[in-house]
Amino acid sequence: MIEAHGLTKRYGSKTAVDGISFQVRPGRVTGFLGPNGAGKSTTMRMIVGLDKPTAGTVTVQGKPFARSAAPLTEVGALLEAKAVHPGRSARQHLRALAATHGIGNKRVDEVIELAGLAAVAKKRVKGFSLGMGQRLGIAAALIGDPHTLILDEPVNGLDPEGVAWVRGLAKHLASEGRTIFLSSHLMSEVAVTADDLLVIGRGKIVAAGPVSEIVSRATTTTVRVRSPHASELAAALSGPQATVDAIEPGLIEVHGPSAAEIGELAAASRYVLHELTPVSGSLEQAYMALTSDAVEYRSGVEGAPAPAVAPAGPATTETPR
Ligand SMILES: Nc1ncnc2c1ncn2[C@@H]1O[C@H](COP(=O)(O)OP(=O)(O)OP(=O)(O)O)[C@@H](O)[C@H]1O
Repeated sequence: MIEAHGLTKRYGSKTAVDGISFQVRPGRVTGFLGPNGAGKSTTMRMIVGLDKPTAGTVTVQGKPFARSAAPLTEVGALLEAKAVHPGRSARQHLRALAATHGIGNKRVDEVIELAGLAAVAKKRVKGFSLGMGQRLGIAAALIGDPHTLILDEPVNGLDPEGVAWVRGLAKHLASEGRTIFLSSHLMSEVAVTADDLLVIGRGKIVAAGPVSEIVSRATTTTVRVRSPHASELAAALSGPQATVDAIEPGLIEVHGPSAAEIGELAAASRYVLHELTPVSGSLEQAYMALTSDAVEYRSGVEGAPAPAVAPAGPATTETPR
């Protein structure tokens, strides 16, 4: 369990993390999302004691992590700017790290295998691709078999096999009861990996809770209706509670009423339905809606379409228990 209370970090006049309180639960994968500069890395650095909070506290298993006697066996972290001696091989690097914690070479070989580094374990790290460097960083995070894993953009630079590996690894470690906290900008990947989300914007939490709850709260469900009576149905449905888009002859998309309500109305009017499909909002749509006010570095593509999403529901500042 990771717990933060009023966690704050200021760099001069810049408030990177602004009094946030949250819990990251064991046995689950928690995705940490937010626009560039939102404060994700700073928060992660404070969790592992690499940055000192200006105010507030953050604990891992009930105590500030910096005070831990055996850090690598308690928390494994993949953070940017990993200090790896470029002249060393991957195996030498991991052995040196393991030695600082009395961890044997057997575990080093295990994590090399686990991270898919066996073929390059003897190569100097300076020749590593971005993806191999990520795998080495993840291997280092795993070396102490920690109960808490903090991964800052772990799939950055990984090939599809590597992305799938991180996904499987995160889910497996969480199923063993460990706490897995990972940041990513890849919404599609977070959607299939994370159980819970913590969404941050301009240093403040804009949403926290199970992925499905956040997505359904921040997006609307559309219902696709295919019927020979589509235009009659559209006329019957249209009103203050519903908007209807005609997609093609015989196909409409209805926003507002549920699939059940549309089905009831069609039955009452004896309209035949060929399709009645609720289409849920995506995590990407929810993320865009939640963070639209919090994007500091926005690309200026003229005419880029705005995301078709509903306004965000009320933000929560605590993960609901
Ligand atoms: N050492 C530092 N000195 C001054 N400002 C800093 C420092 N570290 C971070 N910041 C600022 O704090 C804010 C939060 O940065 P942080 O790296 O935590 O964001 P992030 O959410 O991890 O972003 P990204 O998705 O781009 O990695 C940014 O405005 C950043 O410029």
